[in-house]
Amino acid sequence: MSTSTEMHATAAAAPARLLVVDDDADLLRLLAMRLQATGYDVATADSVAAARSRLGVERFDLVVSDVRLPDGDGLALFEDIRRQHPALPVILLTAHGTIPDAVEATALGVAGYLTKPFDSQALLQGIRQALQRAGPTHARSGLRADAPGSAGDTAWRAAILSRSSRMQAVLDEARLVAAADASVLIRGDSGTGKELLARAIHLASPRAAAPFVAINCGAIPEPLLESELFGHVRGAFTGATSAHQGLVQAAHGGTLFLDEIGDMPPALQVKLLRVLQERAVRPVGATRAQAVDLRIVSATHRDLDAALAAGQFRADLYYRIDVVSLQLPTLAERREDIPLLAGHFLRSLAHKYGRRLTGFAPEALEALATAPWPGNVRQLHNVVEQACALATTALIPRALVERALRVQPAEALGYAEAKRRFERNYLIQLLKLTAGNVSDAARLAERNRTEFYRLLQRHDLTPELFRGAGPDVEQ
Ligand SMILES: Nc1ncnc2c1ncn2[C@@H]1O[C@H](COP(=O)(O)OP(=O)(O)OP(=O)(O)O)[C@@H](O)[C@H]1O
Repeated sequence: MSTSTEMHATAAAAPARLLVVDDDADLLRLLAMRLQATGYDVATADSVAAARSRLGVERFDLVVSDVRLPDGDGLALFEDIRRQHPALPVILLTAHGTIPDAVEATALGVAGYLTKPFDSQALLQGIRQALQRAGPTHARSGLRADAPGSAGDTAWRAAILSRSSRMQAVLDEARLVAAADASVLIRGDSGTGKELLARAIHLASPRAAAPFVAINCGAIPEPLLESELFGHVRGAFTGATSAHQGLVQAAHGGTLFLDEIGDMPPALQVKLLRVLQERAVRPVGATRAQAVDLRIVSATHRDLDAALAAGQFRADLYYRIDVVSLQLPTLAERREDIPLLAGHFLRSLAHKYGRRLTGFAPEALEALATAPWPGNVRQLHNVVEQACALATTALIPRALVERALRVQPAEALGYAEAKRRFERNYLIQLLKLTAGNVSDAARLAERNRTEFYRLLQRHDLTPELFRGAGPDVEQ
């Protein structure tokens, strides 16, 4: 039996407070006694309703709940907890067969689950581990994990400015999942800070000293994506004059960030799944696979559930990458962050451009605070940048902010059109670089000449046009 001294990291100030929920009165009493004997401070509830009312007014460090309760489902209670206390760990007790396997439970974000009848040592160990993972966030002293003076540090999330409680909840969750090695899927609209959060998770993880490698799956043309991701060996295809290390291998030991995973072509989804299952990667043209050890963080602004239902995204890959999912709120859902972010962008842009800008006029700030922000934080940055560029006074007036707000955020293109534009632009850059020499351009693109000609044809590009001075081709 565990002693109170080894109980958990947060015990120095006061014992951790647990809520135990079960409708079996005898089991509940027994559990409470055992946990109290171990040194925990225990409260009990015999129904979902009783648990909800206690959670509404009291602060707990961990919840242990039966899945089957007389007035509802322990999973529904868990969903409530996830919404209202996202960083509060929950351990579920299930009758045999209620949850088919551990994957489903952990996919939901449950800290642990035990199948009844369970061994009390297993429960104590599960509680200890979940509290350790939660860190001091739930210490009864009330210190947040990253409050000044607490044991937690904020360096990992220093780039993410926010005073919103919704963002704080996401950051609390991010910190917890960072410690585990589970795959994380970050959902959120464009410009909400998904990449920033992915980097923060990497920095808060035990992999922080190893590389963080980011790839935008939607921005690389399909023919290039495979060799970008997995690399190729010399001679893998015509033009592959040297071996090329893939981004998966470059992330070895660290974190691979797959941005816009929803845009990954189906053929590559299968290959990525294989890498995740086998923890090994086979470069294009190679006969043998190389072992890789990495953590996957993915992001999407698309509704992956809809893509799944439409058969555009593989379910097996989806379950692998979405072990824990984090949802970033839009900027409109956290307006309290607008003045903070606008001030920060203003200071850094003023510094960058060597301008003396002291702030926003109150009406300008009001215009910022009430704008709709479809492009989220990225749009806010652009608006502040434009206002800074045009400012003639130290205090930015409302008119300048309104003018910048009238400029539409970047056109929202469909994937196919965005890809077409990228590909065409990429080919033009290559042809400019090589002054229209197709062999050289194909080599740079790591394609053979025939393939490269086919790409040029698809985009109506004639290499001759680039020989000599290099034209201004309309992009
Ligand atoms: N909370 C924040 N504090 C400071 N800067 C932020 C914050 N959130 C986002 N940004 C800045 O806004 C810009 C967009 O952020 P980021 O690229 O992480 O968003 P994203 O959700 O990954 O966008 P996309 O979906 O378009 O890839 C970046 O310049 C980032 O530094």
